[in-house]
Amino acid sequence: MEKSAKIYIAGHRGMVGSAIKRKLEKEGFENIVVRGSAELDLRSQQAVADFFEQEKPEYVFLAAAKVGGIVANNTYRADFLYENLQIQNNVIHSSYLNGVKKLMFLGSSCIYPKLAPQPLKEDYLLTGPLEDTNEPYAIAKIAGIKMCDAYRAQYGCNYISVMPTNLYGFNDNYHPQNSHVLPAMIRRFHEAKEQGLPSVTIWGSGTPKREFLFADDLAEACYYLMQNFNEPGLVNIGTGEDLSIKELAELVKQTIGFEGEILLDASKPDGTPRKLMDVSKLHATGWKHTIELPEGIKLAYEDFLSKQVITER
Ligand SMILES: NC(=O)C1=CN([C@@H]2O[C@H](COP(=O)(O)OP(=O)(O)OC[C@H]3O[C@@H](n4cnc5c(N)ncnc54)[C@H](OP(=O)(O)O)[C@@H]3O)[C@@H](O)[C@H]2O)C=CC1
Ligand SMILES: C[C@H]1O[C@H](OP(=O)(O)OP(=O)(O)OC[C@H]2O[C@@H](n3cnc4c(=O)[nH]c(N)nc43)[C@H](O)[C@@H]2O)[C@@H](O)[C@@H](O)C1=O
Repeated sequence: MEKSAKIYIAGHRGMVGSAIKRKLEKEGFENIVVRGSAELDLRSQQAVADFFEQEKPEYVFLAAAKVGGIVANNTYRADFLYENLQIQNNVIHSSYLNGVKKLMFLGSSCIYPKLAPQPLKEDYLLTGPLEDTNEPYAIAKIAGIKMCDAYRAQYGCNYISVMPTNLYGFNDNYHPQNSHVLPAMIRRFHEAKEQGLPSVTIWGSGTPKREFLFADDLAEACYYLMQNFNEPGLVNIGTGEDLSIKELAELVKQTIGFEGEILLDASKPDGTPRKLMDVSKLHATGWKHTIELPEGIKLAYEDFLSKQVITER
């Protein structure tokens, strides 16, 4: 990407999109095009077609999606499937019609079969049944990967797909029900400390294992792969290390300085037991993460504390 290239970041107000924008600005890119969902609803085929026709971006980071944690995915099943298909279909097809040179599609580690061997290699895609709580979202994400590959095969488009592991960082969603586990814990432990509560309740059994990557590390990886990766299929983005949800809760509790007990709410779903990314393909391209989990949680908590209003999406 030349420094003067016109780059569209779809979803620039979100956690990932805003991190990609920060990275591109730091690298000196000046011709970045953005639109919030209030100005450009990516579910609208016509609005997206008009936008691409008018702006003619050269590069696209597709980081707009309907996103949420395990309960949001499981509750708004129709919305997660329909809206994500709409957004990605519209952006990918309009990119093709308007000669976009390269597009990056962001998927998720939930595309892999629920009980796939660990760590998850890229070629485990479509080898078994999906985790039920996020099947609609995963189906949309798998369709996005296949769209990129089909447009490459039929039309020669250089569209690439990256699969980030669970993310956290600046500008995360702190909605009490709809967020992912890390922001949910940051908020809950913080509020319990402020209110002097005796305990904090976390969801599920505490035994599932998850891997976490700081969103600014993800943005570094996306930037790196946008320059260096030009293949069909997918590439995992993660750290290659995981921990149990109970261990995560202990880490967040310690970072925040909460001194009460941790209780479990077994009525909430556990989701997939484990989804550790195999990052050997990513490492072979020459990229590795730099922000370890304890440091990242501190940074995310500082960001949470700095906000006047808690972000809820
Ligand atoms: N967070 C995570 O743990 C993970 C995220 N990912 C992927 O990374 C990408 C970004 O996620 P993340 O940043 O966390 O999500 P956020 O919820 O923080 O941001 C999503 C963004 O998408 C935009 N958006 C949603 N619907 C529309 C719409 N109809 N029209 C236009 N824009 C829309 C929102 O725009 P606006 O703010 O203007 O409303 C928002 O900026 C997604 O593809 C997600 O699947 C992958 C793995 C893990
Ligand atoms: C990124 C990924 O995110 C989603 O999958 P998930 O990994 O299961 O995401 P999660 O962060 O919501 O939960 C992780 C684990 O943590 C436990 N847990 C404890 N306490 C809270 C809690 O308070 N909130 C939440 N959300 N989870 C909690 C929870 O029970 C689960 O065992 C996908 O739907 C899909 O969107 C996707 O791709």
